[in-house]
Amino acid sequence: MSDVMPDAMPDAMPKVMPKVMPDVMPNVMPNVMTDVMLHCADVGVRFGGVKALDGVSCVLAEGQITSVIGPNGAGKTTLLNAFTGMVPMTSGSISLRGERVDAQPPHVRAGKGILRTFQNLEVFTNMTVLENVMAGRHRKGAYGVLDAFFKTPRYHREERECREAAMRALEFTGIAEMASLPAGELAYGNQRLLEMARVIAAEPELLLLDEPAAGLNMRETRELGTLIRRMRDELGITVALVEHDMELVMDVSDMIYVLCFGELLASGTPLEIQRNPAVIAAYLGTDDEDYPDGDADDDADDGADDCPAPDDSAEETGREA
Ligand SMILES: Nc1ncnc2c1ncn2[C@@H]1O[C@H](COP(=O)(O)OP(=O)(O)OP(=O)(O)O)[C@@H](O)[C@H]1O
Repeated sequence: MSDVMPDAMPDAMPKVMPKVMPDVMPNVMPNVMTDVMLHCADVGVRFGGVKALDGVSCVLAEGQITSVIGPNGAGKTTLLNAFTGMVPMTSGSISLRGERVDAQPPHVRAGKGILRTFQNLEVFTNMTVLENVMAGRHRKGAYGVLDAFFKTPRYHREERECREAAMRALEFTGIAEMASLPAGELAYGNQRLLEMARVIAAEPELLLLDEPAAGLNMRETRELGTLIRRMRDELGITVALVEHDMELVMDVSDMIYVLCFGELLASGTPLEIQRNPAVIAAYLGTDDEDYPDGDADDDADDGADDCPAPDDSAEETGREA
């Protein structure tokens, strides 16, 4: 155990123990030694009078899938946006592999490997599938405008490498045979896979997935779960997943954080979260007979009003302050 471990450990011990303990640990701590990819400490975000996040701390362990769940408006997307720098924080810090990044703009963090997908599909429908994926890969290219204009050997070499990497990403996601089709002709589920291929081709270190199962049927959602696990296991990508589909979340997650009205309600393994009385009462609901086999999405929607304040100060959080 690291010599920087605090003397007094929290009562509830999480499952992923970072090698170097951040100064603010989640209320549940892991038991497998692993590196910290991203550490967010005491993060606050306000939109006018609304506290979207208030004092949220969490750890994304390297090479693991960490999910963030919670009712509508709980602050999940805002947390991802804080990771990428797309919203200004009113308090707290964010570190990537121990380096503070919260003062850095989104493109700098993207250059360090923090990439994301969005709730809404962002596919260029008038481009081919391959061109879409190559567009995602181009952030890694180093040739300049003059190289492109004069079609220099460097330009040709990098374009070939870009094309090869894009094809590998399409093969990984299982849609390589659609490479030459206009992206707009793909069925919705395949457009989701295209989006995944594009972000895979960009070689993320930390991939933030914002409701990737939205609009997918049950079979497609299961296949997506398999793909996300393969991204972790075969590509070594650290994943942060925001998702309402509880079957998917419980299936793929190593660690889960539960947000409620902008505050951290609980954290733990899927089993711990399923057994957590506060989570059951506030979010998952006790009357879903199918759970955890069924989709608890409806509960997620319905649970918002039931979400208890994690502490006395939470009354304003996620609502008008
Ligand atoms: N750009 C914005 N301007 C004003 N308020 C915002 C903005 N973005 C989010 N909010 C508010 O912040 C709170 C958290 O929103 P957020 O989208 O992060 O929740 P969420 O948990 O991702 O919800 P959902 O599951 O519905 O996507 C909500 O009260 C929301 O209305």
